Amino acid sequence: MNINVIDHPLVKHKLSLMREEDCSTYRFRTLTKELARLMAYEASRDFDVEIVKMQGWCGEIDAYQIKGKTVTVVPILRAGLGMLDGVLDLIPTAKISVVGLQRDEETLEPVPYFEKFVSQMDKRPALIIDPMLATGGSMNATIELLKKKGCKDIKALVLVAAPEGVKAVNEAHPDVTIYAAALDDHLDENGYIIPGLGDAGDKIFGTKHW
Ligand SMILES: O=P(O)(O)OC[C@H]1O[C@H](OP(=O)(O)OP(=O)(O)O)[C@H](O)[C@@H]1O
Ligand SMILES: O=c1cc[nH]c(=O)[nH]1
Ligand SMILES: [Mg+2]
Repeated sequence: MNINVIDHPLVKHKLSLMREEDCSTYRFRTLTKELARLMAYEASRDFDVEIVKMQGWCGEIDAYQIKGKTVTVVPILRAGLGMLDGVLDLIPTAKISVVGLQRDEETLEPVPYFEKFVSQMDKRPALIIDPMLATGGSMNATIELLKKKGCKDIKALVLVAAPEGVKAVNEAHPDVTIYAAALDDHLDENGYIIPGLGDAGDKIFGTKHW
Protein backbone atom coordinates (compact mmCIF):
# COMPACT_ATOMS: atom_id res chain seq x y z
CA MET A 1 0.00 0.00 0.00
CA ASN A 2 1.38 3.36 -1.00
CA ILE A 3 0.42 6.01 1.56
CA ASN A 4 2.24 8.57 3.70
CA VAL A 5 0.84 8.41 7.20
CA ILE A 6 2.01 11.53 8.97
CA ASP A 7 3.82 10.39 12.06
CA HIS A 8 3.68 13.40 14.36
CA PRO A 9 2.56 13.64 18.00
CA LEU A 10 0.34 16.68 17.35
CA VAL A 11 -1.38 14.91 14.46
CA LYS A 12 -2.02 11.77 16.54
CA HIS A 13 -3.27 13.81 19.50
CA LYS A 14 -5.65 16.00 17.52
CA LEU A 15 -7.06 13.13 15.47
CA SER A 16 -7.74 11.17 18.67
CA LEU A 17 -9.72 14.12 20.06
CA MET A 18 -11.88 14.03 16.93
CA ARG A 19 -12.72 10.36 17.53
CA GLU A 20 -14.38 11.10 20.87
CA GLU A 21 -18.07 10.17 20.78
CA ASP A 22 -19.38 13.52 22.02
CA CYS A 23 -17.01 15.76 20.02
CA SER A 24 -19.00 18.94 19.33
CA THR A 25 -19.43 20.49 15.88
CA TYR A 26 -17.22 23.42 16.90
CA ARG A 27 -14.46 21.17 18.24
CA PHE A 28 -14.62 18.80 15.26
CA ARG A 29 -14.45 21.70 12.82
CA THR A 30 -11.58 23.37 14.68
CA LEU A 31 -9.56 20.16 14.84
CA THR A 32 -10.19 19.46 11.13
CA LYS A 33 -8.71 22.84 10.30
CA GLU A 34 -5.74 22.42 12.65
CA LEU A 35 -4.93 18.99 11.23
CA ALA A 36 -5.23 20.25 7.65
CA ARG A 37 -2.68 22.94 8.46
CA LEU A 38 -0.18 20.43 9.88
CA MET A 39 -0.74 18.06 6.98
CA ALA A 40 -0.28 20.77 4.36
CA TYR A 41 3.13 21.45 5.88
CA GLU A 42 4.13 17.83 5.31
CA ALA A 43 2.54 17.56 1.86
CA SER A 44 4.36 20.67 0.63
CA ARG A 45 7.76 19.39 1.75
CA ASP A 46 8.79 18.34 -1.75
CA PHE A 47 7.58 21.45 -3.61
CA ASP A 48 10.30 22.58 -6.01
CA VAL A 49 12.05 25.84 -5.18
CA GLU A 50 14.15 28.08 -7.39
CA ILE A 51 16.73 30.72 -6.60
CA VAL A 52 15.99 34.31 -7.59
CA LYS A 53 18.05 37.44 -7.11
CA MET A 54 16.76 39.83 -4.46
CA GLN A 55 17.91 43.15 -3.08
CA GLY A 56 18.64 42.51 0.57
CA TRP A 57 19.68 45.10 3.14
CA CYS A 58 23.36 44.45 2.40
CA GLY A 59 23.06 44.11 -1.40
CA GLU A 60 21.97 41.43 -3.81
CA ILE A 61 21.25 38.01 -2.34
CA ASP A 62 20.04 34.61 -3.52
CA ALA A 63 16.47 34.10 -2.35
CA TYR A 64 14.21 31.04 -2.64
CA GLN A 65 10.76 30.94 -4.13
CA ILE A 66 8.34 28.13 -4.86
CA LYS A 67 8.81 27.21 -8.51
CA GLY A 68 6.13 27.02 -11.17
CA LYS A 69 2.45 27.84 -11.31
CA THR A 70 0.60 28.33 -8.04
CA VAL A 71 -0.92 25.19 -6.58
CA THR A 72 -4.66 24.59 -6.81
CA VAL A 73 -6.33 23.19 -3.73
CA VAL A 74 -9.32 20.98 -4.55
CA PRO A 75 -11.83 20.50 -1.74
CA ILE A 76 -14.37 17.73 -2.34
CA LEU A 77 -17.76 19.09 -1.19
CA ARG A 78 -18.93 19.18 1.41
CA ALA A 79 -16.54 17.80 3.99
CA GLY A 80 -13.39 18.89 2.15
CA LEU A 81 -14.35 22.51 2.83
CA GLY A 82 -13.56 21.86 6.49
CA MET A 83 -9.88 21.46 5.59
CA LEU A 84 -9.66 24.43 3.24
CA ASP A 85 -8.85 27.25 5.68
CA GLY A 86 -6.12 25.17 7.33
CA VAL A 87 -4.39 24.60 3.99
CA LEU A 88 -4.82 28.27 3.01
CA ASP A 89 -3.17 29.32 6.29
CA LEU A 90 0.03 27.82 4.87
CA ILE A 91 -0.50 28.46 1.16
CA PRO A 92 -2.54 31.69 1.12
CA THR A 93 -2.00 32.33 -2.59
CA ALA A 94 -3.40 28.93 -3.63
CA LYS A 95 -6.10 28.86 -6.31
CA ILE A 96 -9.22 26.93 -5.39
CA SER A 97 -10.97 24.42 -7.64
CA VAL A 98 -14.12 22.79 -6.28
CA VAL A 99 -15.61 19.33 -6.90
CA GLY A 100 -19.05 18.40 -5.53
CA LEU A 101 -19.70 14.70 -4.95
CA GLN A 102 -22.26 12.99 -2.76
CA ARG A 103 -21.87 9.32 -2.01
CA ASP A 104 -25.03 7.33 -2.71
CA GLU A 105 -25.84 5.66 0.60
CA GLU A 106 -27.03 2.44 -1.05
CA THR A 107 -24.51 1.85 -3.82
CA LEU A 108 -21.64 3.87 -2.19
CA GLU A 109 -20.97 5.29 -5.66
CA PRO A 110 -20.07 9.01 -5.83
CA VAL A 111 -22.74 11.15 -7.52
CA PRO A 112 -21.28 14.31 -9.10
CA TYR A 113 -23.21 17.59 -8.67
CA PHE A 114 -20.69 20.40 -9.11
CA GLU A 115 -17.30 21.21 -10.61
CA LYS A 116 -15.46 24.46 -11.09
CA PHE A 117 -11.80 24.55 -11.97
CA VAL A 118 -9.33 27.41 -12.13
CA SER A 119 -7.41 28.12 -15.35
CA GLN A 120 -4.30 26.30 -16.52
CA MET A 121 -4.94 23.16 -14.54
CA ASP A 122 -2.39 21.36 -16.71
CA LYS A 123 0.38 23.57 -15.30
CA ARG A 124 -0.51 23.51 -11.60
CA PRO A 125 0.13 20.99 -8.88
CA ALA A 126 -3.21 19.93 -7.37
CA LEU A 127 -3.84 19.16 -3.72
CA ILE A 128 -7.16 17.34 -3.20
CA ILE A 129 -8.58 17.67 0.31
CA ASP A 130 -11.26 15.49 1.91
CA PRO A 131 -11.29 14.22 5.50
CA MET A 132 -12.37 10.68 4.56
CA LEU A 133 -11.00 8.13 2.09
CA ALA A 134 -13.40 5.19 2.45
CA THR A 135 -14.08 3.07 -0.67
CA GLY A 136 -11.96 5.52 -2.69
CA GLY A 137 -14.81 6.17 -5.14
CA SER A 138 -15.01 9.91 -4.47
CA MET A 139 -11.24 10.36 -4.58
CA ASN A 140 -10.87 8.39 -7.82
CA ALA A 141 -13.71 10.34 -9.45
CA THR A 142 -12.01 13.61 -8.47
CA ILE A 143 -8.61 12.46 -9.73
CA GLU A 144 -10.24 11.49 -13.03
CA LEU A 145 -11.78 14.97 -13.38
CA LEU A 146 -8.41 16.57 -12.66
CA LYS A 147 -6.60 14.36 -15.15
CA LYS A 148 -9.20 15.23 -17.80
CA LYS A 149 -8.22 18.85 -17.22
CA GLY A 150 -4.60 17.91 -17.83
CA CYS A 151 -3.34 17.78 -14.23
CA LYS A 152 -0.15 15.81 -13.93
CA ASP A 153 0.98 16.48 -10.38
CA ILE A 154 -1.76 15.38 -7.95
CA LYS A 155 -1.65 14.79 -4.21
CA ALA A 156 -4.49 13.71 -1.93
CA LEU A 157 -4.72 14.88 1.66
CA VAL A 158 -7.13 12.99 3.93
CA LEU A 159 -7.52 12.76 7.68
CA VAL A 160 -8.54 9.11 7.84
CA ALA A 161 -7.97 6.47 5.16
CA ALA A 162 -9.35 2.94 4.96
CA PRO A 163 -7.10 0.26 3.45
CA GLU A 164 -9.83 -0.45 0.87
CA GLY A 165 -9.74 3.15 -0.35
CA VAL A 166 -5.97 3.38 -0.44
CA LYS A 167 -5.84 0.18 -2.51
CA ALA A 168 -8.48 1.51 -4.93
CA VAL A 169 -6.61 4.80 -5.47
CA ASN A 170 -3.20 3.11 -5.67
CA GLU A 171 -4.48 0.70 -8.32
CA ALA A 172 -6.29 3.28 -10.45
CA HIS A 173 -3.78 6.12 -9.99
CA PRO A 174 -0.35 4.91 -8.85
CA ASP A 175 1.07 8.36 -9.67
CA VAL A 176 -1.04 10.08 -6.98
CA THR A 177 0.55 10.45 -3.54
CA ILE A 178 -1.79 10.04 -0.58
CA TYR A 179 -1.15 11.72 2.78
CA ALA A 180 -3.22 10.71 5.81
CA ALA A 181 -3.28 11.46 9.52
CA ALA A 182 -4.26 7.83 10.12
CA LEU A 183 -4.69 4.57 8.26
CA ASP A 184 -7.61 2.83 9.97
CA ASP A 185 -8.70 -0.78 10.10
CA HIS A 186 -11.54 -1.48 7.68
CA LEU A 187 -14.92 -0.41 6.27
CA ASP A 188 -18.15 -1.57 7.86
CA GLU A 189 -21.13 -2.94 5.88
CA ASN A 190 -22.36 0.64 5.27
CA GLY A 191 -19.03 1.82 3.90
CA TYR A 192 -18.04 3.72 7.07
CA ILE A 193 -14.44 3.66 8.23
CA ILE A 194 -13.83 1.73 11.47
CA PRO A 195 -12.86 3.17 13.89
CA GLY A 196 -12.95 6.33 11.72
CA LEU A 197 -14.74 9.51 12.66
CA GLY A 198 -18.33 8.77 11.72
CA ASP A 199 -19.85 11.06 9.09
CA ALA A 200 -17.30 13.85 8.76
CA GLY A 201 -19.51 16.07 6.57
CA ASP A 202 -22.38 15.95 9.06
CA LYS A 203 -20.01 16.65 11.95
CA ILE A 204 -18.37 19.64 10.25
CA PHE A 205 -21.66 21.15 9.09
CA GLY A 206 -23.74 20.16 12.13
CA THR A 207 -26.39 18.51 9.96
CA LYS A 208 -27.03 15.60 12.30
CA HIS A 209 -27.60 15.49 16.04
CA TRP A 210 -26.48 12.56 18.10
O1 LIG B 1 -14.29 6.98 -0.35
P1 LIG B 1 -15.77 7.09 -0.50
O2 LIG B 1 -16.46 5.76 -0.28
O3 LIG B 1 -16.19 7.72 -1.78
O4 LIG B 1 -16.31 7.97 0.71
C1 LIG B 1 -15.69 9.15 1.09
C2 LIG B 1 -16.56 10.33 0.76
O5 LIG B 1 -17.74 10.33 1.59
C3 LIG B 1 -17.82 11.55 2.31
O6 LIG B 1 -18.56 12.50 1.64
P2 LIG B 1 -20.15 12.41 1.47
O7 LIG B 1 -20.49 11.69 0.20
O8 LIG B 1 -20.74 11.86 2.72
O9 LIG B 1 -20.56 13.90 1.25
P3 LIG B 1 -20.53 15.13 2.26
O10 LIG B 1 -19.11 15.60 2.31
O11 LIG B 1 -21.45 16.11 1.64
O12 LIG B 1 -21.02 14.67 3.60
C4 LIG B 1 -16.38 11.97 2.43
O13 LIG B 1 -16.23 13.31 2.78
C5 LIG B 1 -15.81 11.60 1.09
O14 LIG B 1 -16.02 12.58 0.10
O1 LIG C 1 -16.46 6.77 7.45
C1 LIG C 1 -16.88 7.54 6.57
C2 LIG C 1 -17.04 7.14 5.23
C3 LIG C 1 -17.50 8.05 4.33
N1 LIG C 1 -17.80 9.29 4.73
C4 LIG C 1 -17.65 9.70 6.01
O2 LIG C 1 -17.92 10.86 6.34
N2 LIG C 1 -17.20 8.80 6.89
MG1 LIG D 1 -20.97 12.91 4.47
